[in-house]
Amino acid sequence: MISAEGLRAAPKVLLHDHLDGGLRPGTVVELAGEVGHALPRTDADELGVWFVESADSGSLERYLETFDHTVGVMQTAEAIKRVASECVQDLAADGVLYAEVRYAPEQHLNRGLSLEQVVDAVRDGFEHGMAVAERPIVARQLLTAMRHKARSMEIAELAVGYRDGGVVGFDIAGAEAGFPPTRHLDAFEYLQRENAHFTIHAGEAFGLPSIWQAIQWCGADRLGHGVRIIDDITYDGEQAELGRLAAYVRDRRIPLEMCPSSNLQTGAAASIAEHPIGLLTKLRFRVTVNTDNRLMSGTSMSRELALLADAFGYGLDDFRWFAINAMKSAFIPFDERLKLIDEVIKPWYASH
Ligand SMILES: O=c1[nH]cnc2c1ncn2[C@H]1C[C@H](O)[C@@H](CO)O1
Ligand SMILES: [Zn+2]
Repeated sequence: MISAEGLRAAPKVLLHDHLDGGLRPGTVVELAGEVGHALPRTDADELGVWFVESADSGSLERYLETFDHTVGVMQTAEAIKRVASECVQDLAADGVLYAEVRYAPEQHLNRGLSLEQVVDAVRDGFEHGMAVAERPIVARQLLTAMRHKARSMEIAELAVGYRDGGVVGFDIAGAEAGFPPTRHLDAFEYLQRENAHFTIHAGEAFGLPSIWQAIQWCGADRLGHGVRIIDDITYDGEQAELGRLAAYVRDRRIPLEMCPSSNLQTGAAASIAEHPIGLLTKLRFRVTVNTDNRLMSGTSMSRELALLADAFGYGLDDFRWFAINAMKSAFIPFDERLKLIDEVIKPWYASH
């Protein structure tokens, strides 16, 4: 069994991490004090526990309510920059060499920032974080639009406008039931015409129709979660039979951004051992492992891998496969992906 230290040292690639879901509890306390935001707990350790316990609700809707206290303190350029820099430093310290971090710019306008100022603040924070991090890391932004709101086209345009300024893609997030991806079809069609990349949160709180829409109507490059693809697979312990949608996802190598701990909290899976990632990995779907919200799940990339190692007996060969899967699925240009695979990931795993 690989040690916690060994897991931290292993190069990891993270495609699905929310900026507003990964703050340090101490930073939430300090920023809340500065702006007079009322928190449920004022001690950093207690607040950290509060986030995990409150997010442990079994419902995506209630899980999402905890973000009021992170988004609430990320309303100035300085605060956003600090959070973004700390995010990159924390990921680097955990051995993440490449990260795509997402957030919804439209949620950070309460104190007068423009959408552009929000993206600039995150960019400044990422640049600072990359410069001071204890290990080399490349961090890029994904811009999220909230699926229950109506700003997706504007956010898609923002993502295209910043494609040479640190933004590598687009996403939609928020409550899934009642807000299908096709509600934002114009934004996705626009992105396709612009040769831009996007992922869609789908198949987390809602099942196959959401995944089918995300891929076949909207043209998603990747699936955020996608766990419910398991509903299109029958498995008797030996033989697996894939329905047409599951077969399509596997044949086309559509990356699944799986977030095991987050899924336990929202009720999308009952335990890590029963999480569909086990079967999907065995069936060689393009599985990637992600954190989703490090604060709400009290987790990190190394911890997610440790949980999988415990449940499924995974070791370095599997972690290498996850890292390469994720790096191949990243939204940066092919030559940059290849460089990180050939110069960082493969050499490290070959020598360990
Ligand atoms: O797992 C998730 N599913 C759907 N929406 C989510 C998830 N995690 C975070 N969000 C929402 C809450 C955040 O405020 C927003 C942008 O990061 O995305
Ligand atoms: Zn998410």
